[in-house]
Amino acid sequence: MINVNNVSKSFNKGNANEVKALTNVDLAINAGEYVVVVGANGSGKSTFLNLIAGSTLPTEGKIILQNNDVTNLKEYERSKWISRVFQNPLIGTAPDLTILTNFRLASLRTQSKKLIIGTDKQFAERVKEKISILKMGLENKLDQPMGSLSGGQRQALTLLMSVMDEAKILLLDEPTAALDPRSANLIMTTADKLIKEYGLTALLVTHNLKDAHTYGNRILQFAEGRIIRDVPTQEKQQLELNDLFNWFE
Ligand SMILES: Nc1ncnc2c1ncn2[C@@H]1O[C@H](COP(=O)(O)OP(=O)(O)OP(=O)(O)O)[C@@H](O)[C@H]1O
Repeated sequence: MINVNNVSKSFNKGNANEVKALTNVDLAINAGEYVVVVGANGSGKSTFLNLIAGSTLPTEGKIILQNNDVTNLKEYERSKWISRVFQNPLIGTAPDLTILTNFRLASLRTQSKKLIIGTDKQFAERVKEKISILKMGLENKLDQPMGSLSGGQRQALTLLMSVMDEAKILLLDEPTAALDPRSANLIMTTADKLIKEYGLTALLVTHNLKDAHTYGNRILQFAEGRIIRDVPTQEKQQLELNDLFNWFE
């Protein structure tokens, strides 16, 4: 599903301030895997996600998505494979537009034919039905501006919009970092549910080791631009939360 073939990434290559953000990262992620990525600040986690998304290009190596070599494709050219949720709930939605209009825009952006086809009324009904999964009562507020919602509510809707399109890969880059514990928990459980329901392949970057322990079926630890641990499903299930804390000592 995702192949990262011997990828390295340097910033400011050849200059005195060159940074080797990733060195020889080689990894295969199977369809349906939910991979959690942990590591200290600056260890290369976001760069790794950016390389998969195409927001930054590798200095060396190849990125293959569903057997397509996308190494030199730009971010928007990869959007049919990839959806992304960022740390900041304000990214990804337009605050002055209503919830419904935001969903309409998202469906146009991703060209999900399933959503575009049908009248406005049918579209609204579909969005309502989807939003009710969140159990936040937002299905009755479709005409409310996105900006009037809390960060947690906005992030939940962003997550939902991003999984409703055709993309099969979901990248979650610290999606709960800006949220209070209750909203964070809601986002994590919602993401988990949606990943299973839509059969997505997902990558979650997090500093929350409790979440890293609870969610996903594989865990990677990055250090200084390299993968230093790759723990598969069965081993991950046997990990204690304390084991994860010990990785950082
Ligand atoms: N655009 C850039 N220009 C120069 N250096 C960069 C750039 N982006 C990242 N880096 C450097 O690459 C290294 C890896 O950064 P990255 O953001 O991938 O780490 P991270 O593990 O996501 O960190 P954090 O947990 O703090 O978000 C760091 O040394 C960082 O300073």
